[in-house]
Amino acid sequence: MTAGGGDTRLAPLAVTLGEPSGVGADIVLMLKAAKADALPPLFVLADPDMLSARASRLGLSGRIRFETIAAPEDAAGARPEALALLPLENRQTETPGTPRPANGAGTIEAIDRGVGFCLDGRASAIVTGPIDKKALYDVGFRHPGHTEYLAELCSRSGTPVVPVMLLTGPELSCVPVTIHIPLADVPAALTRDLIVETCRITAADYRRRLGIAAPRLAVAGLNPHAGEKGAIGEEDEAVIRPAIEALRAEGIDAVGPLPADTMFHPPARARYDVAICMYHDQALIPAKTLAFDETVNVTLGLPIIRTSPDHGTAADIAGTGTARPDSFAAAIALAWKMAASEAAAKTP
Ligand SMILES: NC(=O)C1=CN([C@@H]2O[C@H](COP(=O)(O)OP(=O)(O)OC[C@H]3O[C@@H](n4cnc5c(N)ncnc54)[C@H](O)[C@@H]3O)[C@@H](O)[C@H]2O)C=CC1
Ligand SMILES: NCC(=O)COP(=O)(O)O
Repeated sequence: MTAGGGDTRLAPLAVTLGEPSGVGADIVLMLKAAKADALPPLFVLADPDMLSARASRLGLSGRIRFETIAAPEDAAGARPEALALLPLENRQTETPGTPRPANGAGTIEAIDRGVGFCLDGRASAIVTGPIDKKALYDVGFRHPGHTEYLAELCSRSGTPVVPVMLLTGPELSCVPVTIHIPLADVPAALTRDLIVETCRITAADYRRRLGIAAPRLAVAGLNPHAGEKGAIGEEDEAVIRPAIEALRAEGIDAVGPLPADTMFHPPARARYDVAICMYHDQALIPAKTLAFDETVNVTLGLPIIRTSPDHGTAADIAGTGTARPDSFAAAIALAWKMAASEAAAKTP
């Protein structure tokens, strides 16, 4: 075991900073400064000059030592009080609050290399800092977000991967079935097959990586009052209920469709492990309202483990030292726990 309680048999975590004009660098540096050697083994994929400029801006230069490494394996030899840093080939400049198109290549390189290390078994998991989606779209990035891009990277070896977004916190875990699409497109995108596949992946990853052998899924309706028996919209009865019946027939503990307005209060939450929601904000509003600082974004369905803080780039406070690193800390801790749980399951 390491000083941080880490299991030295596991490969280190690969950490990306996300958008350089956001708080990704701040929260990594602040967490390292606060926790020193109490973190699991990890390394950061970053431009060294950009990261040290942000450390200097935050007044943390004297408290954090960087140790440049050439490969993930070298992270194990880094001093526990130092932050292991694997330099990017693409350079990035430090411009808090203002995205620069020239920084986009480095942001994408960090994700690509972090995923590659996970697929090769040289990193246990990837923990991603938030990206500015519009800034990346402007330089040609063609994926709605990390979730979809990670699936594309993991599918390149031939087996197609369907990604599922999970937001998990101390009081609520929920999955949006449709993710980064306009609200107007949601009804057409919701199909029985998509709901069934999302729930199957969720149940399987809960069993395999999150330590719940028989997860209880609560499936939300789409319309007010879950459609009021078809009087307020037809998707609940025509699409969602048949999906739940199919899931139950194969032994998955799914109930619903439940009216979304009454499924998030404490006694209702006690009846399930994960809420399956029909669109992004139906899931993320309750998750972030209940525990903005502790909720973690996990991508299920991948051959690798990926976690991320629940928040975005917070460019309005980047470089000010006021960003809270708690959700990022929770993302690190959960990635390590999932990696340990997966390794234990593989051990004969
Ligand atoms: N995993 C990812 O890559 C994610 C990326 N985003 C992206 O982030 C960008 C900004 O999104 P917004 O909707 O503005 O959400 P946001 O989470 O960046 O900011 C919303 C508000 O919360 C505050 N905030 C966020 N994180 C904080 C922290 N750690 N400590 C203290 N205050 C914090 C911000 O200052 C802001 O006032 C968008 O481009 C979005 O696509 C959003 C969510 C996740
Ligand atoms: N609102 C959640 C979010 O945008 C996370 O996106 P991703 O980049 O993790 O796919």
